[in-house]
Amino acid sequence: MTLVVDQVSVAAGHRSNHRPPQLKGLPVVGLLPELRRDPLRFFTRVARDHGGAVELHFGLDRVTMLNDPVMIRHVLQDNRLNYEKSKFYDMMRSVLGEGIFLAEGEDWLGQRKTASRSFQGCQLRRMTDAMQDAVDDMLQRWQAPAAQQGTLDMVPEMMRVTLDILMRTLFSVRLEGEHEAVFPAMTRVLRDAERRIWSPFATPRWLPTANNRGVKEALATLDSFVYGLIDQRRAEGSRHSGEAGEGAGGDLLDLLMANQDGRSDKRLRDQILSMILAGHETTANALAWCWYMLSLHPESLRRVRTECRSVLGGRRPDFADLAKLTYTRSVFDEVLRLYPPLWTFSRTAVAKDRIGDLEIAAGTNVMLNMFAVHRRPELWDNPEGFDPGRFDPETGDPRRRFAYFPFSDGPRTCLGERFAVLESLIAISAVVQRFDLQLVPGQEVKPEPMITLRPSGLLMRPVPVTEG
Ligand code: HEM
Repeated sequence: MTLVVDQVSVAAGHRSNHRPPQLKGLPVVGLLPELRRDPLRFFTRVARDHGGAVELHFGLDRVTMLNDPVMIRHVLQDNRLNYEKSKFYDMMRSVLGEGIFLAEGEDWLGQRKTASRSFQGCQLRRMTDAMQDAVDDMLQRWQAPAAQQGTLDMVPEMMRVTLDILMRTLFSVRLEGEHEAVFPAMTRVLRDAERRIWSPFATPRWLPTANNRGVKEALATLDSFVYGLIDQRRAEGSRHSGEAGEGAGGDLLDLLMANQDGRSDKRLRDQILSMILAGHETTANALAWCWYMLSLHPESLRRVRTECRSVLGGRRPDFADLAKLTYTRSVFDEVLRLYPPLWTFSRTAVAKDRIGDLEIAAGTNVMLNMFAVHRRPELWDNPEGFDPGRFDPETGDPRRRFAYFPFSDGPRTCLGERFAVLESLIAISAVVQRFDLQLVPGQEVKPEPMITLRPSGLLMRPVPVTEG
């Protein structure tokens, strides 16, 4: 793999200041019609044709898309205090409120410090068993469809297992049937937020339209789920050792409750819901894409299966085993390159700034679009091809930071990255040793760009595999 970071960034050495080139589109609506037709293709093309930085006009909004790793590093790391979450995140405020995802400044730092304690290596090590239990329950559920040559709808399947893992490890509860309400409710609010981000003419939330009523009901479902968790924990008392392992002490819910400092339950609800949303939908999409890609690339599937068998031989993995699954990990990394579950995000410049010779005015919305950057031909050989080898720790190119950032980067990088990788490796290694997931023919599987990037539909047939 060749990463041509330096050449792309040559412009940063010039002294003269300039604004990025502008793409204006049609009068009034700007590029909105093109964007709405196919957002992924649109942004990929813009990044390919216009390179490092380009200003895009969408109706009344202007967004500066940064596609150069040096510029991305500037925003996420070098001068990150100048870049706050943009106004587009406000569409998510009714769900995420004041939780970690939207918080800024001291409030964010405090929440980050508290929650980080649940994601330290020793905590993750303790969670391995609970993660494996949730995956085993899923494999058990798959026995019946496998015996009857039935099919699985992989997106809800993955949502269910990742939510189950999250609830067992961070909140010490087992889901009974609640995911069936939580999953459609999440989908509903995400779809609504996504529509509002790209549509300046969306109906106001207070109008009693069918959509607004549906979103309100979905929020009520999520609220009742989360307040139910809080009530249950209060009834049981804190210092829950939970399924995260004997002697694990408090789980994330205990930590959040202990740090409430007399603040409202609404704030606690925001923190919990932010973690649930950030933590299950993303990994579920990553895993769904993984099954899709492995079904299209049987040689990769064979190598993954061989590696998992040779490292684990059918037994439960322990924490140390997972580091040995290097090819499996490369497959996962490559899936995240092609289908980053959070495929784009944005920041707003607080004060004016300079990135090399590029002027950024105060108030500029900058967009970092992983989907497009991960496919720039200047940065990646064969950008559209599936090639896990580029992430091989021995032979792959290590100069990929900020050209590859599915978990973001810098101080505000994904808090759950190691958790996500751990649960994914556990799920992949367990599934490939037991089942072949075969794509049901005749489907057109397309990425559906909401806030997250889901496959539009993914039906697969679980076929048991025999040893050897
Ligand atoms: C493959 C799975 C995942 C991907 C691709 C992913 C990606 C990301 C990205 C790109 C961000 C930055 C968003 C922004 O700044 O606007 C983020 C933030 C975050 N993620 Fe993840 N994530 C994944 C899984 C998880 C999991 C499993 C958890 C928790 C269990 C989690 C918790 C968080 C939290 C709490 C934040 C906010 C961090 C902060 O603002 O300080 N994520 N994630």
